[in-house]
Amino acid sequence: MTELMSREEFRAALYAIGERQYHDLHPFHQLLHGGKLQKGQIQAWALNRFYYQVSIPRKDLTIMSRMDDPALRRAWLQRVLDHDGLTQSGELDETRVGGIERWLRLTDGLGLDRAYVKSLEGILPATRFAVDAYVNFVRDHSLLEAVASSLTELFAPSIHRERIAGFERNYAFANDSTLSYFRKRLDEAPRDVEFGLDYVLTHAETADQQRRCLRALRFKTELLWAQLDALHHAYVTPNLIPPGAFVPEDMEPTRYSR
Ligand SMILES: O=C(O)c1cc(C(=O)O)c2c(n1)C(=O)C(=O)c1cc(C(=O)O)[nH]c1-2
Repeated sequence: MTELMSREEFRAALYAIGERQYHDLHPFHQLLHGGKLQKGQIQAWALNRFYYQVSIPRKDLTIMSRMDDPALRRAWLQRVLDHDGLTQSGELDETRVGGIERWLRLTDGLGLDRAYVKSLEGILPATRFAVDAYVNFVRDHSLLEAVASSLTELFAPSIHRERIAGFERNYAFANDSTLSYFRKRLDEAPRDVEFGLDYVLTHAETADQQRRCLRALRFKTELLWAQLDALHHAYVTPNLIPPGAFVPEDMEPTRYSR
């Protein structure tokens, strides 16, 4: 049996998971940020990642459906609004445009057809399974574990900064429109995660609860990692694109035979 950790020890244990296995370490991200990918490979990343984007509000609403406290629900609701936005377009107020629309501006800028992106037809099998696993996890585990699973956002601002700088330096498609998603998240994520971290540090009152929170955070890093493994396998090496998945214009479909 592990001992109950102090608040500070528990916080350090949560951070250690990100240090060891957050997806900023994944080779696919290093290629992406380092300017080493072709446009078609970046299209594949953005198209797959769109499924994560549209699923985050579903995940947060699933979490909210398990909250009894109106004050807690009110605080959590902001996350849904950040992604869904308060208006569909920027005509009224650009600051009210949500993350999903901002992500579509990125896929627009990469030359992808919006209807195709939104159809989710071209995503990799592993993307679908990994993202769905996140929504299912928060449904099937305790509220405390569900909140803990969101704490990868502790590490997200630094990867967003790295991405903004890497895109600006390396790719012609980088501009205010295609980068707006990441710039906005730099303001939103620290607020969310401060709340989530305080919640977890305060409500994990037993050694078992602390252990479950650490497991939840580890699970989340794994589902992020699995998405990049799948992208790397399909679009970098060995470049085996699963049947039915998006085929960039600059690549040949992989031929499978029985
Ligand atoms: O680009 C990234 O690497 C990255 C990672 C993560 C994350 O760690 O889950 C999120 C985001 N971005 C993000 O933009 C975002 O809105 C977000 C919400 C959540 C969550 O778990 O609720 N994670 C993330």
